[in-house]
Amino acid sequence: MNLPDSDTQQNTSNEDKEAINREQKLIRVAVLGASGYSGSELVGLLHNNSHFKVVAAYASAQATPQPLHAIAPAIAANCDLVVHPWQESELDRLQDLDAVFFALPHETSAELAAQFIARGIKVFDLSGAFRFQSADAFRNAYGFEHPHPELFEQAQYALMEWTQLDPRGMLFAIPGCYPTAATLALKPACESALLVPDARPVITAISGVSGAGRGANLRTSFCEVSLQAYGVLNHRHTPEIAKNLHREVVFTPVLGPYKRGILATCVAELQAGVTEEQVKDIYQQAYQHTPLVQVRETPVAVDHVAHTPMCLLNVHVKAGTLVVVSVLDNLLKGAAAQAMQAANVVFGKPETAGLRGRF
Ligand SMILES: NC(=O)C1=CN([C@@H]2O[C@H](COP(=O)(O)OP(=O)(O)OC[C@H]3O[C@@H](n4cnc5c(N)ncnc54)[C@H](OP(=O)(O)O)[C@@H]3O)[C@@H](O)[C@H]2O)C=CC1
Ligand SMILES: CC(=O)N[C@@H](CCC(=O)OP(=O)(O)O)C(=O)O
Repeated sequence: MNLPDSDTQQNTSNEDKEAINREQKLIRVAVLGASGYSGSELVGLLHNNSHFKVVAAYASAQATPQPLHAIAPAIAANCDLVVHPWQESELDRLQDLDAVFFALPHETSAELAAQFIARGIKVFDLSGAFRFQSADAFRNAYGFEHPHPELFEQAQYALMEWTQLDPRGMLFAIPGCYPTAATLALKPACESALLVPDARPVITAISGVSGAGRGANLRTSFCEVSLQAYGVLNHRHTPEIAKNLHREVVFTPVLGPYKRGILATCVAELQAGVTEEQVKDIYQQAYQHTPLVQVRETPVAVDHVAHTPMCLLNVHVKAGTLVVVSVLDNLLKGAAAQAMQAANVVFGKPETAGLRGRF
């Protein structure tokens, strides 16, 4: 809507004034990477969140301008917002933003964050650029030198069920999709000392192909995908999961022949004498007040969470072994919905604003 200037404001009706007030209170955001899988989901969530207003959305510099409903009709059938090619000169146009979301390649997020922060704009980054606190750990996981390691100190890791975010912060690192599934599954056991001290949890996680992003390549083309482990013993999410759980893990990702969702099977050795009842009590307590994470008594499946912001857990104990099966949508709780959850909390809005109706 167009805001009337101050001269004409005296003549506006109470209704108009209320509308102007509402508009002025909206949190003004931009999304970079809006033509990608997680970015388009995020614009869809923001568009349906009455506290936020997406003032600009961008694809890469090579893109041609297109409305979001043409890029992602299933998500944004009613969204006329035009996605423009990103140029650095846009930064000058975006002065009055409250926040920016990056759904970008790690390298691009790593480069761009400092420029927004310097302008007083909060950054919510869905990439892996700010999930580690040391340049060595980052290089080992991502294979390149971070251009702005000085920002690590201020980056807050936004695994929402386990982190108290400081809303005064400027940089929020949204966890990876596999690390979210695995950490939510194992954190209650690790935090409560249920596991043997040297337990090394084994996580095998199957992901749909959207986890690899929208760019076409041979590995993810329809006829090439069957069911295949990859990155065995060296996937970049292994150190992120280990950091979250404060212990080494064995993590094996598997690419599956479906579009979206992760099913992670997480196995760990329990301390002698720990009972099934104790374990289940601890999981119920850990997630009794978490609207987007629920512990279920019945089997959980990817179809139960696809297109929702939920993570569902199913806990089993037998003969000293813990098995937790965890499912989530890699593009939602594994990316866009978790970013929405974090932004809601940082701006003092209800945690699930914009996410309701999708679970
Ligand atoms: N897919 C997933 O399940 C998850 C992804 N992530 C992370 O989120 C980020 C985005 O992932 P995803 O949505 O899958 O990626 P996509 O490949 O689907 O989309 C990438 C987006 O970034 C844009 N882009 C690429 N290069 C540049 C550049 N140099 N400058 C500006 N824009 C650029 C693309 O524009 P264009 O369309 O013009 O190329 C596109 O909009 C990645 O860091 C990924 O690791 C995190 C958790 C889960
Ligand atoms: C199926 C598939 O290829 N998945 C991606 C994970 C995507 C993701 O979550 O990326 P970040 O968390 O690092 O941002 C991969 O294994 O590289």
